[in-house]
Parts: sequence; C-alpha cells; structure tokens
Amino acid sequence: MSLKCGIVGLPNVGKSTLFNALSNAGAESANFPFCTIDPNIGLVPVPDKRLDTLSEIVEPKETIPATIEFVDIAGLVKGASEGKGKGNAFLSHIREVDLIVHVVRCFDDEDIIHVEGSVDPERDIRIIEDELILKDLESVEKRVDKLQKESKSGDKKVIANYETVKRLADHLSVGNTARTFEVDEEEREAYRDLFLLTEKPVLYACNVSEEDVNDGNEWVETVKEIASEFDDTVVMFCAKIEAEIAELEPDEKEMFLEELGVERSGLDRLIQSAYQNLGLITYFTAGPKEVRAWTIEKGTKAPKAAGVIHTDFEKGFIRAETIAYEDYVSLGSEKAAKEAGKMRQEGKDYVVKDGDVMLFRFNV
Ligand SMILES: Nc1ncnc2c1ncn2[C@@H]1O[C@H](COP(=O)(O)OP(=O)(O)OP(=O)(O)O)[C@@H](O)[C@H]1O
Ligand SMILES: [Mg+2]
Repeated sequence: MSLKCGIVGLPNVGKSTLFNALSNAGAESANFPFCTIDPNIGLVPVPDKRLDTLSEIVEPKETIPATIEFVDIAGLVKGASEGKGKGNAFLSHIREVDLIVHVVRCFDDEDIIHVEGSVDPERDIRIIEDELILKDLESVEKRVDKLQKESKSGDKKVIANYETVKRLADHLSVGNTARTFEVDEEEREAYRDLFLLTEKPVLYACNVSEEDVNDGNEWVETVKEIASEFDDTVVMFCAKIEAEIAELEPDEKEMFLEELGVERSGLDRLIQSAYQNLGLITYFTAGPKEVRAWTIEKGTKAPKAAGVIHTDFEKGFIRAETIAYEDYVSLGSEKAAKEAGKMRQEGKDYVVKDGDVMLFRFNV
C-alpha cells in the first residue's frame, strides 16, 4: 500500500527543490528505496529511529523502512481551474493524491520571482484554495444537473441526493471548501465518488529563509493561524538547506543538524507529519534476514495487517506473536522479551498498535 502526497503551491515557491531534496534524501539512505517512478513521482523512505534501534539489536542482512509516495505537481496559477497554465492537467494530478502538501512561500528574496509580486501567505493560500474550490464546483454542478434530470423519476433517494449536492454547490460557490460542508455519511454518498479536491487533508509546508529556519517569522505565524481553523498541520522548513542536507552522507548530516541546533531535518519532520496525517502507523518484523517497517492504517486488525506482507498471511492467518517495541528494546532481544512474558499471542480481532513487533503464524 502506498499513499500519495501531492506537493502543491504557486509557481516558484520551492516545490521542486523540496521534491528533489526528498528524492535525494531517499537515494542516500543506503540500502533502500528511493525509487523514481516518474521524474515527478518518488517513493520516499519514512525516517524512523525505532527501525534503526531494532536493526542495531537484530543485526539483519537488510533494513527496510516504510515509504510514502510524493508527487511534484507543477505550480498552479490564478485561473488554473479554467485551464490557465495547464491548470486542468495539474488539478487532475491533485485528484489522485491522499494528502495535499501545500508549499507556501515564507521567505523574502528579491532574486526569486514571486508570481504575485510580493510575499503574502494569506493571499497565496487563498489563490490556491480558490482554484481547488472552483474545480470542485465544476464537478459538483455537473452532478447537480445529472441528478436534477434523474429526480424527475420521483425516486426518493435520488431527490435526497440532488438536494445534498445542490446544498454543496451553494456552499462551494461562496468560497468554502468541501471539508467544511456538514453532512452525514449517507448524504456524502451523493458525491463521495467525485473525489473532491477540497475534501483532502492539507499539510502546510512553510518554506522559510536560512536565517528563519529555527525561529520562524510572521508569515509562518499567519499560516499557523489559517491552519488552526481546520486543525491542519504546519511544518516549517528551508528548501535551500534541505537540498544541501540531502547531498550529505548520513554522519555528515547529523553533524550539520547539530550545527544548526536541530535534531531532525525539516524534511524528516515533513515526511513524518505527512505519514501521521494520512492516518498511518507502523509495525515491524524483525529477523536475521531483514528488519522491516510495514505501513498500515490506524485501526487495522492483525489479519489485514499481515496481508500487507502477503495475501497468504491474511487468508491463512492463525495468530500473531506480538512484542511491543518498548518491551523489545528495553529487554534487549526477542528471546528476552519472550522469557519475560512480553510476547503476546494475538488473534484475528487484535487491533495492531504503532510499534508492534510481529510474527505471523499462518497456514496455506
Ligand atoms: N527557502 C528558500 N530560500 C531561498 N531560495 C529558495 C528557497 N526555496 C527555494 N528557493 C529558490 O526558489 C526558486 C524556485 O524553486 P523551485 O523551482 O523549487 O519552485 P517550484 O515551486 O517548483 O516552481 P514551479 O512551480 O515553477 O515548478 C529556486 O531558485 C530555488 O533555489
Ligand atoms: Mg517545480
């Protein structure tokens, strides 16, 4: 399972610099996976200290991190929803993503052209949001027309759906996002399959100057205020620094970060936030051949989690031998955890927890 994050924003705000840093960072992390699927799509490893710790204990042949997919989408301009600047193609790329990483320019630099002529995160966010809303409105209006025709049949369900989408069209047309539209699950059925752009969760990535990378600036505060309204996450980073860090070897990277006075790079924080925002958690498998992080959605039960490794594991699931990450590490080995009674036998209704170290028993 690979969930996609789309990097979205105005032109020239640092999207590609961020994407390149992400891809380089992956290429570097030695034994696994940055793999470029397309110049603009990359599988990026999710940094996780726990995986490194397990690996130090087990000393496997290979260590394999979880990954998420990032897509670098070309800059959107005002009028994109009417096809300006290849807007329609770019907007359709956004349709395919699970999370929008909205890069906002929060740095001043006369040499770097800003399409709107000045730095103003509030205005910039609004421009992008408006284009997404307009595109959604277009899809919803088509649905309104279709359901209006169909509702002539007198079918109660169709009429109810028609009323829902009409209400949604009104909501969007005054500049609101689909996320703030109040509906219950049944009503949402009327338009769920439209995959509206403004229903997707957003993570704001504030691109600041080198000087502001530790303390931020007023522009970042503005973005935080906007984001707080919908509980969206804000991550601050400097694309320029990240591009430099991505070129470094892992030990050089640590030294560089220490000099900067930060523990994790902006990129690492961004990847981790994206992962969390997608509602994803990690469980581990740990053996001499490989120590590996696997991605599941929060709330996944053991058989389905096993199915991420192999469909046979799910079909023939018997039980999962589970050790919590903390127990594994504090006791120092699988064997010690087992002897201390910390290995649990979990059945098919067990909801897998973040950090569980698991061994699946199954028959085929
Ligand atoms: N934090 C920063 N400080 C200074 N310069 C930066 C910073 N981030 C990016 N830049 C510079 O801004 C310019 C535009 O960056 P980039 O090409 O990544 O933008 P983009 O959003 O991908 O643009 P487009 O939408 O046109 O593809 C580059 O010259 C880059 O080096
Ligand atoms: Mg670009």
